[in-house]
Amino acid sequence: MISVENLSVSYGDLRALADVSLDVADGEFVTVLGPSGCGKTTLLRTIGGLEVPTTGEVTVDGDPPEVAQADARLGFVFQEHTLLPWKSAIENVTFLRRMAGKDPDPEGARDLLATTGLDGFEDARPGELSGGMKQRVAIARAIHLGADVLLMDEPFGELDEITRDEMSVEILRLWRENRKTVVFVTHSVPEAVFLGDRCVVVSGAADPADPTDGDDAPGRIVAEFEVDLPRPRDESVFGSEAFGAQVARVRRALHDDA
Ligand SMILES: Nc1ncnc2c1ncn2[C@@H]1O[C@H](COP(=O)(O)OP(=O)(O)OP(=O)(O)O)[C@@H](O)[C@H]1O
Repeated sequence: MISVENLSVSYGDLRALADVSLDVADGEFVTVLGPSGCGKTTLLRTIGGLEVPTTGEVTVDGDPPEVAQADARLGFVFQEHTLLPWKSAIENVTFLRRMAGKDPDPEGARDLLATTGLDGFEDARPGELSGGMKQRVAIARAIHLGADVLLMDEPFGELDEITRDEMSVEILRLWRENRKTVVFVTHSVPEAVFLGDRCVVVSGAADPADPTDGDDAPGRIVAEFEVDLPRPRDESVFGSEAFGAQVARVRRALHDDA
């Protein structure tokens, strides 16, 4: 389980996050939604041990995130694919696992590439792959690492809308098959609703109860929604009335707190 308790993070004088508390259960898919600059990446990076809390505490299964990261229990997928350009797709997938000192599992890596639609592209270098294919490699790499927790920061942010929808369906399938805990940051309301069991809304709007808040108010969690859509979810959900209603509900919360 991921536990974030009364977390505040500042960069010098800039308060990026204030008093954020969030629990993510094992196997849960939580989406973090909010406008640009409200602190979503900071929250994800702090859960991943890449930023240090100014106050408050983050634990992953009771351990500090740095410990979980050192044990390869955390997998990251960022907006930029961060693949090694000189290595092939299969080498990129196996590289982190080897670096983490885990048993090599080349068959598992090949299977993962095949299930992410990259059969036949094992030996291609990132420069020979489309944006969506590169993100598929990055996702396969995080799963192959064997991490229990996937921290995803707008992984589909640079993809066209059609590829984005396809990737959303695919990530849900991989999540179902691999039983991961996922924290997924996005700007997109439909994406947050389609993917999440729960959607957490972060806002950087000034809190009237906090006299220290000005234009540069820190990010806070202002709303949380259980997403009431049955699983498994596939492309057919996008056109459903229930999906439209959930998206409208989250949009209202975002605009009320903008
Ligand atoms: N390393 C850093 N040093 C200084 N300020 C930073 C640093 N990283 C982020 N910030 C600032 O902290 C605030 C929150 O940034 P963060 O990237 O977490 O927001 P975000 O919601 O993820 O934004 P976006 O959606 O645009 O990626 C912003 O004001 C940003 O400029």
